[in-house]
Amino acid sequence: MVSPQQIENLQNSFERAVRLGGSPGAVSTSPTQSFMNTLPRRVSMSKQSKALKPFSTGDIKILLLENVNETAINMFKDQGYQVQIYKSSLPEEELIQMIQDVHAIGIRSKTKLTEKVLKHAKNLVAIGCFCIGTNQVDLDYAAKIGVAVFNSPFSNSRSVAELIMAEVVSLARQLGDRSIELHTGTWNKVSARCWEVRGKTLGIIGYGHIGAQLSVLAEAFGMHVLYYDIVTIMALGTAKQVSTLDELLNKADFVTCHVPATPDTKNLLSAPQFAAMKDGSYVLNASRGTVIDIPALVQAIKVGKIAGAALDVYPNEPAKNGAGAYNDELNSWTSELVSLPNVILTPHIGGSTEEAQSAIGIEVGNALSKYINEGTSVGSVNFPEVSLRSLDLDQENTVRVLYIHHNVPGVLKTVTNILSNHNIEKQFSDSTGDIAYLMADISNVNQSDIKDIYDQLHDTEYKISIRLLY
Ligand SMILES: NC(=O)C1=CN([C@@H]2O[C@H](COP(=O)(O)OP(=O)(O)OC[C@H]3O[C@@H](n4cnc5c(N)ncnc54)[C@H](O)[C@@H]3O)[C@@H](O)[C@H]2O)C=CC1
Ligand SMILES: O=C(O)CCC(=O)C(=O)O
Repeated sequence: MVSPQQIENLQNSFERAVRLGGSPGAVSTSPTQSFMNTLPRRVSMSKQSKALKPFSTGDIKILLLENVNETAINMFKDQGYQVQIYKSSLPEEELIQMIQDVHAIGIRSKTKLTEKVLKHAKNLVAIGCFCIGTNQVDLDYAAKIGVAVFNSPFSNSRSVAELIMAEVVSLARQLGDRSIELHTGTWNKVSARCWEVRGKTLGIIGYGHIGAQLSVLAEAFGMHVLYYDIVTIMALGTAKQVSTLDELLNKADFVTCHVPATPDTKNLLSAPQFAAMKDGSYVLNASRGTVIDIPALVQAIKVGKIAGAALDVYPNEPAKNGAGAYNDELNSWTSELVSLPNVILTPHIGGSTEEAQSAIGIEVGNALSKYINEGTSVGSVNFPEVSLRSLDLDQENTVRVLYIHHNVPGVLKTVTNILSNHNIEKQFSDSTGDIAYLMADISNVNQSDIKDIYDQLHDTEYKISIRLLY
């Protein structure tokens, strides 16, 4: 049970911390409402945790594009951040303008955060990809400028797997074509080349979160499952891993792609792979548009080698919803593709369910908040993962130093020297490639010392960026 006195102490501490304005150059802050919501849990612990509160959360600006879910929007607003929301992605020039002064940006799969765009981000500390894929962000460049990138590694996996399962059945029954025909008044009751999926073989390329989930669903339909992956992965159910892509292509009735966009997966399925597939088999892709050579697929369907396809992703995708957006200007082969029979085309909706979007909003929203408020980079896809336990409530005059630097010898010695007038309560440092991240809690810091510490760290040779939380 929380006593009124405990709550009052905590609130006093919170307000005192907020009054400590003027953090030098730092863009750091801490949760307000969300933190207060966790009060009962926190104060019932034997040691009470102290939230880090530099100054007004109103200083933090977050730009959210591509209709990021309201679970994230509400989380950010509850913390007092300034949130700017757009339903679509932005053209590059507009993005460059908008990104200049924000501290965090939230995107989905369409917004390209290239080096050119990121160069204009002067205050950016974090990027949230409210999706699984992160190929739309120049991850290396982001790390180089000290910007941590977060995603949601599996919140929409089930939604993609369910869509693929629906499409497997739909392709086998030519459901798309029958539906279009009836919408235009044509009654076409046929069974020729329509099949049950029971007893057929599903070939999954990429047995990660989505591929493995799909495997379970397919077996529940009575399908046999084969999968090909570049790493050895434990099979679920009675699925079997094959050692070559060709083996999978030779044996599967349905081939579905669930790999990330990498140089190795570009045109993973092209003319030779379609030729290696069984006559009358089907192709599905809900991974990335680069993974399938679509003109080669069109040819394979035209000559009757492939009996149908379901595509959710394309090399170029429209920036926003609207009639006429999917056309030959976007991808030169569009008209040819849309005229083919038994081809199901969806507008990159694999992960677009209420459940997935809401869960992604919470997951990525939390990751961004924790990084902004506490410096915790756990879950980042381009950054060393660093975290320290929370400060205790009774730790007055303690500052958390977040120091991102090039991974070269001697840096820690320099930093430790700078911090050595204070007690280093705890610290943690880790590196990934050239990027290293040091987090340290130092005590006995007077307000007047803070600017000095900041300036000294700022002048160090290998620093990339610094934030001080207090
Ligand atoms: N259509 C949509 O709305 C969605 C699309 N996606 C896409 O699906 C992709 C896969 O998602 P997850 O299953 O969560 O990823 P994951 O990372 O859990 O699994 C990917 C698997 O692919 C394997 N792999 C990588 N390169 C390969 C190669 N050359 N050949 C064979 N296997 C290879 C990996 O070893 C891994 O097991 C994502 O990267 C994303 O691009 C994800 C969610 C929604
Ligand atoms: O929902 C989205 O915008 C993107 C889904 C996706 O492709 C992903 O999660 O990687």
